[in-house]
Formats: sequence, structure tokens, C-alpha cells
Amino acid sequence: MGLASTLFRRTSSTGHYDSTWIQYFADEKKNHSFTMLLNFNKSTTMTFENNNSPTQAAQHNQKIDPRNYDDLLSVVASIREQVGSEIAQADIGIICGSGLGPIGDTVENATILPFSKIPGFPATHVVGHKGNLVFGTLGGKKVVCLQGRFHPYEHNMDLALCTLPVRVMHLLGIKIMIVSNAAGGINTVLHHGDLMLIKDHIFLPALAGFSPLVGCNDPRFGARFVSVHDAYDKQLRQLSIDVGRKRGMTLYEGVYVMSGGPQYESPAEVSLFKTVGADALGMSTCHEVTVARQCGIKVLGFSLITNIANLDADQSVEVSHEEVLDIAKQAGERASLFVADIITEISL
Ligand SMILES: O=P(O)(O)O[C@H]1O[C@H](CO)[C@@H](O)[C@H]1O
Ligand code: HPA
Repeated sequence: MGLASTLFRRTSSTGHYDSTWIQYFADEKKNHSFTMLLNFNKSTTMTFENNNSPTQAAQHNQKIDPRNYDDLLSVVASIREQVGSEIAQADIGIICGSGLGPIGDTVENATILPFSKIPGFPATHVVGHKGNLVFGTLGGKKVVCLQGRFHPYEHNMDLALCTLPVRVMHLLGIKIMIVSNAAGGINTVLHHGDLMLIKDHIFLPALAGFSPLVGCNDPRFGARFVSVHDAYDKQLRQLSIDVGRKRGMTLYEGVYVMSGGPQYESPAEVSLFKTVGADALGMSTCHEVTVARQCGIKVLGFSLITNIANLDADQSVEVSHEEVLDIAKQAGERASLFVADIITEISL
């Protein structure tokens, strides 16, 4: 506890902390260097500034098969045990990509569980993805927020593993999933900082056999053959357009294409995507949406345009994750407030 006490600052006289959490932080500090800010307000919200050390080790030994329903029930049981059954339930799940990171920090009455404490959850390696499960309320609804996602390129294209959190959120009770990503704009109407409502997607890895639904299918999760004709819920899209209009926001609707990454796409590849009807591109989201639809979860998706994808090799510019994070930082807060407004308007 001595080490821990040098790691936090109590910012409110009404704040309190749980000794097991602080012990956990202290253990982490022994092995890795990371920045931490504990912010104690009246609901005892704790915020990690960076919880994604590449060397972060899981705090459990349990082997989990992400396709096995019973294994996932045990993951959910562990979450309930750690945060309490009352807290470990939600109606709306939110996946924060590099774009909507700030929304996780606005969850009220937040209870935060680091991924490293959840059996079967791998570590997040991508800067900008904190690696926490956050339970609480937003816009008067019970939400669970994934602060950080698993990209297939980080996990040897193991898409079932990368969608484990979606199945876990399903078992925690969510009926609606709001998914967000940072994306490169292909359609010329899109500019840095714009928000694109996802109308449909092109799941490129799945077309080449990398689908989370490949392999053994437990019917308790849903059908073997899933129809994704209506992946992005029409009513939720309309609601978003209405809320956007009230806020005077320009909201584009378009098609998101997921490439495998992690290299950014060449101009010829971007031209190919443009030809087949894509408006924005990234390296995530489609695998999560596919699994959500198998479970019967309604989906609303947003792309925050962080860069303009290159279409011509003679006029191309370098794309960097720093640029992506920089624009996401500038526009993410506004986008997060907008999504919170939408959640307020959703009727369950
Ligand atoms: O999709 P999110 O997680 O927002 O991240 C996007 O940003 C990263 C590239 O800069 C890629 O991981 C891409 O998918
Ligand atoms: N390509 C792929 N993924 C991305 C991009 C991009 O241009 N921008 C943000 N994520």
C-alpha cells in the first residue's frame, strides 16, 4: 500500500477507494511504467489515462474459448463477481474506437474494470484504446462501454477472439450496440472531423474467409447463417439524423469498408474501395457488428473522419496514427456529446 499511496492524489474529501484496486495498480507499477489519474468525485469515478501497456499481463489464468457459450458464461460470472450483479448489466453497449474515446469518460456513476482482470480478454495494444470495461449510466440509460477494442491485426486475425467482448455484452443484457471508429474519408464530401453515420459495410476480411462466425457455431449465440441485410438499424439511424438536425450538425450517411490493416491502404487500394461504393475506411467494426447481429443486437455505427484517404499516388500524403489520434482528440468530444444526446432519445 506504501507504493500505491505515492501513485494517487485524492481530489475530493468525499472520495474513497477500494484497497484491492489500489493494490492492483501498485502491482502493475512494479512491472510497467504507465500514467494514472484517479479522479474521485461523488460517484467515485476512476479514470485511467493510459491502461494499454503492451506488456500488460492478464491477472488470471483461466483459458477461455471465445466460441464456447459456457466459457463466456463463466467470463460474465467473473465480471459479476468483481463489480456486483446489480452493476454488471446494461441495455446499451458502446464500443469506443480511436474516435469516440471521450464518451467512456462521461459515463455517470462509473464502475471501471480493466480488461486485464477479465478472463479471456487479451490486452489492447493500440494507443488511444484504454482497455477498460465501464459500467454506468448515460442519457438516463444503463450502459456498458468498451474503452478500447480488439483489432484483428493485433491478434493474428483471430476474429472470434476479437469479438469476445460483443458476446460478453450480449450476455450482460445489451439490446443495442453503438459502435464507433476512426476512419479515412474516401467520399470527397467527407472532411477531417466529420462524423459519418454508417449505413452499410464491406467486411473485406470476411469475404476472404476471416469472419468471426467461421468455425464451430453454438446455436445459443444465434444462427449459423446470419443475414446482415439490415446490419445498421434504420430507426436508430433516423433518430440520429433527427438529433443531428436539432443540433445543427452535418451528418453524412455512408458505407464503411474494413480492411485487414495494419498498414494504411495504397492509393490504388483506396480507388478500388471507392469504385465498389465505400465512403470511409478503417480496420475494425465489421467483425463486431456481424457478431452483434448474430445475437440479435441492434446496431448504430459512426465513423469519425480523421484523415483523407489517398486516391492518387502522385498526390498522396503520409497517413499516420498520430494524425488519426490528433483529429480524434479535436472532434471526439463533440461527437461523444452527440452520441450521448442520441442515447437520451432512444426508447428501449
Ligand atoms: O477503428 P479504430 O479502432 O477506431 O482504429 C482505427 O485507427 C487505427 C489506425 O490509425 C486502426 O486501428 C483503425 O481501425
Ligand atoms: N485507413 C485505415 N484505417 C484508418 C484510417 C485509414 O485511412 N484512418 C483511421 N483508421
